[in-house]
Amino acid sequence: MGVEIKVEHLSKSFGKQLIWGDVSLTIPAGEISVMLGPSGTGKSVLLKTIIGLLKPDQGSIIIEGTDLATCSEKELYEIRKLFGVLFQDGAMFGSMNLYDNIAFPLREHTKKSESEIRAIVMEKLDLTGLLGTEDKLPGEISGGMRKRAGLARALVLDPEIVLFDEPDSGLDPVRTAFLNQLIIDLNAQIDATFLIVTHDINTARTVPDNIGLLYHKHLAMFGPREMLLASEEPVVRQFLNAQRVGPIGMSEEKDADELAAEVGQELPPLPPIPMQLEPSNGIPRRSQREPGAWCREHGVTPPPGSFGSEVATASDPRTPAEATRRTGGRPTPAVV
Ligand SMILES: Nc1ncnc2c1ncn2[C@@H]1O[C@H](COP(=O)(O)OP(=O)(O)OP(=O)(O)O)[C@@H](O)[C@H]1O
Repeated sequence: MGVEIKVEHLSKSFGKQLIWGDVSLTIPAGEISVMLGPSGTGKSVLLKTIIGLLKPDQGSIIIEGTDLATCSEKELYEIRKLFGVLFQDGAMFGSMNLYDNIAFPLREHTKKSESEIRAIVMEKLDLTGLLGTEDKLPGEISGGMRKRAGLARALVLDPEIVLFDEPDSGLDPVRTAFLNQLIIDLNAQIDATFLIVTHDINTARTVPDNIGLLYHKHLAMFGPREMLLASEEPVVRQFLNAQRVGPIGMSEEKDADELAAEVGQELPPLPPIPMQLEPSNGIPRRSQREPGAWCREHGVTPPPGSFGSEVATASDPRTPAEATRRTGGRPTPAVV
């Protein structure tokens, strides 16, 4: 089912350096959320705080009624069992083959027999498309396969929450596309809450149900994907569309002179909102919403061409069967 993560008024400093302050957001159960932000805005610090590896200075993180900011070590240990984490480099033990790497959490944290462990490891290898590679060492496989192996290991304890720290770092666009599809398929299958930190704008635009943006020591916005992709808020608009015009400069914030030079400069139009990736078996995820639903419900006109390329219209030459297949078996949405 996945569980909700409720973050309220969270602040974190290292010494005198405030990383972010007064961060509040609710990461919905079972949904996919992405956290974005310029380098150094504290995305990894937020992930580590959410899993209880770092203590916040103020605020609370409530998971299943427990506040990770104030709970005992014993409670924290129990809550951590809900998490699976995919670290940036896969964090594999270099001297162990993939099988032993993936079996590691089961051997450490459970009393399962080797035959039970084998069944689970093989199932996760299958889920992540790695069957047949179990004897390989991490150094013998590609970066993309190492990420998938890290993911298989993150899944062996059947987590309710999966955290992904830059899953696409170091991957080429094709491997990133495959990994993104795997993330969608896994979410459909295991229904856990996914939180992904990424720099990849294409991933942020097409994968999640929700997007958050950390900027200048605070959470600039968090909400449904369509809300942020249709937003005219300068920081959100600039970051999600990878534009140079806007408040974000080379070293985070632009100074007054740089901003003054942009006055009167016309902003490029917002690009169309793309379709969200769908499970490859065509069966919608539980948290998946119809394209354009948020915009319609909130009276927001999305940028021209949004959702258009995948949507059948009266003049669309595709057959109804093909249109239905492309929209995952749901009724074909209207163009908004
Ligand atoms: N344990 C620590 N002690 C002191 N400072 C830290 C610690 N961990 C992180 N920081 C500082 O916190 C800030 C945010 O770091 P963080 O790695 O979370 O940023 P990020 O947004 O994930 O960056 P990137 O996108 O480049 O990975 C940085 O200035 C970093 O130096």
